[in-house]
Amino acid sequence: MKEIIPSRSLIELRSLTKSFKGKQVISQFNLKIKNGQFLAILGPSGCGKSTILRLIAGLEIADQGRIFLDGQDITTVPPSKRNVNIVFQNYALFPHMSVFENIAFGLKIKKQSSSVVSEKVENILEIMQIQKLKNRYPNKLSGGQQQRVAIARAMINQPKALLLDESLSALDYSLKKKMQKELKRLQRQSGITFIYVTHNQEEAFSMSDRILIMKEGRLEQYASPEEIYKNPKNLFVAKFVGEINILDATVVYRIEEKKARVNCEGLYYDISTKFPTYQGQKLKILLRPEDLKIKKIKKIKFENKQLIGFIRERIYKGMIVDTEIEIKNGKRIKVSEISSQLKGERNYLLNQKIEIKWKENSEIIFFDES
Ligand SMILES: Nc1ncnc2c1ncn2[C@@H]1O[C@H](COP(=O)(O)OP(=O)(O)OP(=O)(O)O)[C@@H](O)[C@H]1O
Repeated sequence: MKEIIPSRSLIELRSLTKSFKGKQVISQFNLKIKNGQFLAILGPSGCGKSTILRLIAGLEIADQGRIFLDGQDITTVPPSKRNVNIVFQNYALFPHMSVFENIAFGLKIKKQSSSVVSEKVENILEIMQIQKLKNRYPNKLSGGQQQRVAIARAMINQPKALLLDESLSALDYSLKKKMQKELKRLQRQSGITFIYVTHNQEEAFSMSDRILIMKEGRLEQYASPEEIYKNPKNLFVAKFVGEINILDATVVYRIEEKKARVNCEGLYYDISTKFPTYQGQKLKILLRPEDLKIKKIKKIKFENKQLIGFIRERIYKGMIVDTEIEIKNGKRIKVSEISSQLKGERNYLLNQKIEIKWKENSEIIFFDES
């Protein structure tokens, strides 16, 4: 197994469309996936994530559009000839076969000699750290062990891409965390492109080089985890990844084309935008809880970015302190602060009047589309 440097497109989806019973679930879907990447497909339930995976695997056939693997048009190629493998949520191991036989299955189908089968299976057993389980049957394996066997079985033929459909969702929290790390390691070691479907954003962020956000059969954003978090393309993406406070603002007047004074929840201040603004324009100003701080009120200054509110909840979570503040219009704002950085500022009282401040340029600003 060697390290592959991501470069060319391994998989390309061109204008894919798919309907079930007259309902379009994938619409004009375009995507290029580079070789050797770990890609997560993230989106709410029913948005079409598994359908995309099944289309790539050949388990569903697109109504329109084309699929390319390594430059070859595989749109109508049967699943067994595609050189991609899929691992399902329920692992689907053969119950009457031992771990060794389950993993060896793909090689035996290809009529490989028993010495080659044995060598390759032993190798992958070692990589997956399941050598001791090789003679066990699936009903004598834990969820995590079954998962490893399923992945080993899917990787044995060195597919060009490994497709994982919510493969960790059946595991408990600590095992899931462990397997997330292992999957990442495995992907790096093997150089195989992994496409991982999940509706768990933490999982997507912890493992992937790239994240694809889907909504109702369409691609909303496709970028690095950092880019998606810091520069979400729209309100849907911003709300879907991590917690966020959404403030309403109106442009009071335009200072420059992309600079304006706004009234944001009763607070007047100046913002820079990526788009031209006009007087009276409605905006949404988004702030991540970790970019906010609460302070005792000293002086109310017009030019300061300060919102005034009352502490309604304060929860110590060890490393983080979460505070919920009710502002003038009843809206609740969430602030997450690192406890070790709070020093003398820990002793706020419930219902205490405080101010909320935030870092320069930490706002994400959108048009108000509502
Ligand atoms: N074989 C099928 N026949 C009919 N409808 C289907 C079929 N497969 C998927 N669908 C429908 O297509 C839509 C997309 O399903 P899909 O499984 O791709 O979504 P998903 O994003 O993976 O959802 P989840 O996160 O809940 O697994 C859903 O409305 C689903 O009910």
